[in-house]
Amino acid sequence: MQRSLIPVLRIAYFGPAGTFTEAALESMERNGTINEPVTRISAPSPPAALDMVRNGVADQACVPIESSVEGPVIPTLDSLATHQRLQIVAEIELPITFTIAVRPGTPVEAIKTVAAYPVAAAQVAQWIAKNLPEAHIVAATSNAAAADDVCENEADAAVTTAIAADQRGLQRFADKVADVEGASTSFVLVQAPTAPPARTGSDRTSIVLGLPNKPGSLAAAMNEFALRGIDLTRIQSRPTRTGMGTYRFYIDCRGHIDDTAVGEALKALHRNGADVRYLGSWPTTVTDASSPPDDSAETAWLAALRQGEDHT
Ligand SMILES: O=C(O)C(=O)C[C@]1(C(=O)O)C=C[C@@H](O)C=C1
Repeated sequence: MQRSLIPVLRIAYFGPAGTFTEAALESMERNGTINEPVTRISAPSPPAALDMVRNGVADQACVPIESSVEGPVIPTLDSLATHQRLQIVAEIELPITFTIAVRPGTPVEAIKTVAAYPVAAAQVAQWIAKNLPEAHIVAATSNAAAADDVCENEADAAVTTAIAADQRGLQRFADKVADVEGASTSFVLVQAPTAPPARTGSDRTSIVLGLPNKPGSLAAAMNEFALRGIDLTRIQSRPTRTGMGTYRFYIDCRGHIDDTAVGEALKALHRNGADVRYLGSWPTTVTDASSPPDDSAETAWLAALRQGEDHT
């Protein structure tokens, strides 16, 4: 009997099982962003998940990119800016609240150490200071790894996810813990360079810029977006690590590489000698800012002039 071979997408994610990143991946599978059968591969860090794509171990990777409380996820951005180029093809934003989990039966006075991923610890520091003032934080390698640390007796409590606590049979000491109400984190799906998903009219484009070290080069680069009415959604600088005072710039904007304004801005940056690493254009669910201006009327006007037609 011949077995049918169903293609399976291998997607690496920042794990182990039960992280918010896995929940983000699951949401993308459920909402149709990903519409093929998926094999999930756990990776120990966001850069490790991205390297799995570079090494051909995975077809795509799902990694956190920005927290509304803690800002950019630096390991993700640094990996995307260096090594072999990868491209972002989708994004999802999840509300973030944490669960404090313990081994069943642990009384509050026995909680002396709390395992937490540093990004998570920063989001619950006030809660811990108020509710577990005697406890020391011990670093975990992810939110789910913090739960593993409690299972392995390496800490008395974990700052983790509700799913990771349940999966491991831990007791939920407190749920919905967050110092900042309404916190969220956005996660991206990344793969080898590809034609970006089609323009939807509500898109985001991301680049990494290396600029010549001369006065005004950053201002000139920013101006390429400003004069075309393009709304920037991220400007982040990071050292290139090649010498003191040398930086690269992460720029995200509203719009798609197929929007005339965005395409023209990228061309101008390239023409002016910037090192432009394109990180992709993808549909965004965030609707709090404007799309680049629609220039179809001007395009028709110019075409009319070129044809020798009358114009107004
Ligand atoms: O996915 C997870 O659970 C993570 O540990 C990652 C991560 C992040 O790096 O931002 C995701 C969401 C929370 O903001 C805290 C941690």
